[in-house]
Amino acid sequence: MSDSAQAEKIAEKIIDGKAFAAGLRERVGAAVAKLNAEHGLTPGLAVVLVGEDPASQVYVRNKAKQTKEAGMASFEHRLPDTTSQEELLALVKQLNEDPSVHGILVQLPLPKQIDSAAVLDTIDPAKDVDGFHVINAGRLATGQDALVPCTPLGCLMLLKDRLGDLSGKHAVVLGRSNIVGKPMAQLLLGANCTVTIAHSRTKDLPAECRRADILVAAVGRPEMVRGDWIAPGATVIDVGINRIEGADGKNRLVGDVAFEEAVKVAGAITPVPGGVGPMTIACLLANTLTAACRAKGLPAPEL
Ligand SMILES: Nc1nc2c(c(=O)[nH]1)N[C@@H](CN(C=O)c1ccc(C(=O)N[C@@H](CCC(=O)O)C(=O)O)cc1)CN2
Repeated sequence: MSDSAQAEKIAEKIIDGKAFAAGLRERVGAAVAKLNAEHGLTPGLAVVLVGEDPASQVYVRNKAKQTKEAGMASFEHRLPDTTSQEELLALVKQLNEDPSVHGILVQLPLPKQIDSAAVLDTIDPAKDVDGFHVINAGRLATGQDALVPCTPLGCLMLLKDRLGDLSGKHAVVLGRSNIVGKPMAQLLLGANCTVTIAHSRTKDLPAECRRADILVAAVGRPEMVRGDWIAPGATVIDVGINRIEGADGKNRLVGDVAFEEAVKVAGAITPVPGGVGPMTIACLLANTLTAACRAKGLPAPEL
């Protein structure tokens, strides 16, 4: 096969999350404009950042920018890394009561003096656009209307866009975090997949992964999933965002999957960057729109 034919074959396999996210943000923006024109409602998102973690600062800045671009109101709250749990809880309670705020997001990770679970569970579940509140986790697990965590929701959208109906597919989710692994497994189950959750104590991880039609890697270990862990033709969703030092001494971003090996075997694969990452903020905007509609007793638009 010629080099250009080979390159074309690889390009066809890549799931372009950046492009899909841009389209989703446009659809959210159009729905926001309609909501405003027909009901005089402007969805509002409050984002709380505690401390100065450089990556978190970038994510929060991008969230505010994209929120405004979609025609929503953005409220940013930046607190020092010495903030106490009580101070943070007081702010969350104030935002819970604020009628112009339809969505509240506390950027993670939080400084070590703060109990993250207690903070997340203080957010009004109706404004919990991260979908991390125990009530939303329970609703998702029991198949009720929930606000769904943004990263897994974005993964599901990419999978449905590429594969269509997911019924009967064997999905392996690598990682069991409350933020990605567990909700991802629930969403895939809701889409009628047969789901395995694999983790650090799973026996023979490579063999478990090779059984997957759909493999979602969310372990936070750079390039852990090798090419020979993947069944030929499988769809691979890489949730990892890891900064490592390259051979040239410069930092580069890699996923949890060894992309160059995996792309040769997989039927379709998300790259890092430009795969799952951009979907996280696009889905946050979609969740904020949903929360605002529900607050007014309106149906959330299909996006
Ligand atoms: N409260 C929350 N905290 C965190 C979440 C979350 O969903 N809710 N997720 C991550 C960070 N995150 C959003 O907050 C996020 C991560 C990555 C991206 C993204 O677009 N990544 C790009 C690469 C960006 C880069 O160069 O660093 C990509 O993958 O293409 C967006 C949002 C942890 N905290």
